[in-house]
Parts: sequence; C-alpha cells; structure tokens
Amino acid sequence: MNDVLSVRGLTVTVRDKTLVSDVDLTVGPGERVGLIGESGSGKSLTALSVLGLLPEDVIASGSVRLTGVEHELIGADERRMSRVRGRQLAMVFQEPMTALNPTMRIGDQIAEAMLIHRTASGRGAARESAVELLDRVQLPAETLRAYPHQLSGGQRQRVVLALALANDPALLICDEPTTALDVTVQALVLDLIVKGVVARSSALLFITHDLAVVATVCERVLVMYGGRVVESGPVGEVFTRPRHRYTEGLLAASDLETGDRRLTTIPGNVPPAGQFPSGCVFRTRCRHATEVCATTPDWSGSEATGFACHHPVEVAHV
Ligand SMILES: Nc1ncnc2c1ncn2[C@@H]1O[C@H](COP(=O)(O)OP(=O)(O)OP(=O)(O)O)[C@@H](O)[C@H]1O
Repeated sequence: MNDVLSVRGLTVTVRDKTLVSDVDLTVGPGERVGLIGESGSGKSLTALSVLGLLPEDVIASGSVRLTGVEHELIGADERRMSRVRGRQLAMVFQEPMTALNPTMRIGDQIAEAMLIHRTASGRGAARESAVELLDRVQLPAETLRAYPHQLSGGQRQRVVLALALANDPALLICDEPTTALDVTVQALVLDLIVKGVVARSSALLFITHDLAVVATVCERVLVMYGGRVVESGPVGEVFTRPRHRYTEGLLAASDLETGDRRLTTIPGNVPPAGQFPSGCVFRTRCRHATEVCATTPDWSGSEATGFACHHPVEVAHV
C-alpha cells in the first residue's frame, strides 16, 4: 500500500548552515510513527518542513509527498498549503493557545474548520459535528459556547485535537502535544490522540523527547541526532536492542530506566538469566496508564515466553 507521507532527502538550511540533513521518512496508512531526539536535533524543523510552516529565512529542499495531494509539498506556495493543512494534514503543537482564535467561541472555530474545507454541508451540520467531536475528546456540549481563555490547558489541547481531527486528516502531526500540560491530564490527552487517529485510520507522526510516551503511542520510531536520522525501526526493537550509541545514551538517560528503584527495564523480550531470582513476578507498570498500555499482557513466572511491554516493570517476589 502507498505511504501516507513520504519524505525523501529532506535538507533544511539557514543561510550557509545545515540544520537537517538528508532525512528520509515514511508513514504508512494508519501507522503511528515517533520522531525522537535530544533538543535541537531537528525534529521540529522536519515537521515544519512537511507542514510548510518554516520561518522565512529557513529553506527546505528534497521531497515531501502526501497521499491525496497531487503536488510536491516542498516549495508549494501558501495558497496550496493552506488547502492541505487542516484537511489531509493536521497538527497539534505544544501550546494550544497558538492554534486557537482567542476572540471566537470554540463551536464557531470547529465549525469554521469544516466549512472552509467544505467537509460539512452547512452551518447546522458543522455545529452538529462539532458537538460530536467535542464528545469524542470528552468535553461537554457547553464547550461550544466557551472562549479559549475560559478553558484549562488540558481542555484547550483537547479542543485543538478535536479541530485537528475535524476533517478526518490522512496524517496528524503532533509536536510535543502534552509537554506543557499537567501530568494528570497528559495520559488522557495521549489516549485521546491514539483513539482519535485509530478511529479514523489516520496516520500519526508524533514528535517528543519522551521515550516513554513513544513506547506508549507509537509502533515505529526514528531517532534524530545532529539533524540526521541515525536509527529507525519498530519501537520494541529500537528500545530493547538499540544499534546506535546515541540511542543507547537516550535510553539510559530516559525515565524508562530511572525513577522508582523498584522499577527496572528488562532489556529484551526475556529477562537475562540470573538477573532476577526465580519465582519473581514481573508486572508491567506503565506510568502513562493509557488504554494502549492496559492491553499489555501481564506476565509472571521465571520462564519468560514473551514480554510485550517496553515500559518499566515492577519486580515483586511471589
Ligand atoms: N529559524 C532558525 N534559524 C536558525 N537556526 C534555527 C532556526 N530554527 C531552528 N534552528 C536550529 O535548528 C536546530 C534544530 O531545531 P529544531 O527546533 O528542529 O530542534 P528539535 O529537535 O525540535 O528541538 P526541541 O526538542 O528543543 O524542540 C537547532 O539547533 C536550532 O537552534
């Protein structure tokens, strides 16, 4: 099947400085792909190149193709890109206020997103869909009449998600969507993002520096370092058998391995012989506790036959 997003040889420069080098990246239909890397590694510039939202002095070259869009996205003018953004291509950034109009009621903003792209037959139908969209992100119908400043950060980000999903995009790009939120609502927003894309069979490109979040949300991951993709593969493989020294470092520094001293990460599908006393019970205990994690099977006994979770596991004696 054709990829939803195909990025080939993406290079981003500012004046004579190269910020992103020769990035290849694909996202298949309905696939959830994570893009990780330390601060300044080029994750956001890669996403902004796809969205056509780079600052004026920053230049992208290479190729970005999106399913359902005839033309090349690199170099497309704003008129063309504004038809694609919010329709085939939607985004959720870290700060929800930047995506919302402070002077417009939530209901009107969601309805407008559908009317602009002609995905609703009229204002009445658009408002009906807006109520349904808000319900899907667990916000009551009264939210339609609210202004952004009357909502909490978590509620605003759920509105932004409802807006992003309003036109059933082929691809949703999220750039650190929960970083600015209180930890208590982070898990809910992550869960709603996954549910939202799964329900629409939309593909997801998810940018974060948080490896635990990628392990929760994504199926495949690409690791960026110094503007290049240095490693990629299924999340389970990359996080348990990293091939690149930089990925090993990222994993060592992440809270996949630190925190509560009762928590440890089993490197690989089977605990190495002798690492834990026989008769231990290994139980996955995910920080994020989203539905995605709740499906992770519990495993007990000293002879592992399969261990599906790459989150920290709680080790307790029987
Ligand atoms: N407009 C710009 N002009 C010059 N350099 C820039 C510009 N925008 C970004 N950069 C540089 O490009 C590099 C990559 O930036 P980018 O924002 O893509 O990193 P990132 O991996 O998303 O980091 P973070 O996780 O901190 O958001 C950084 O070194 C940054 O300083």
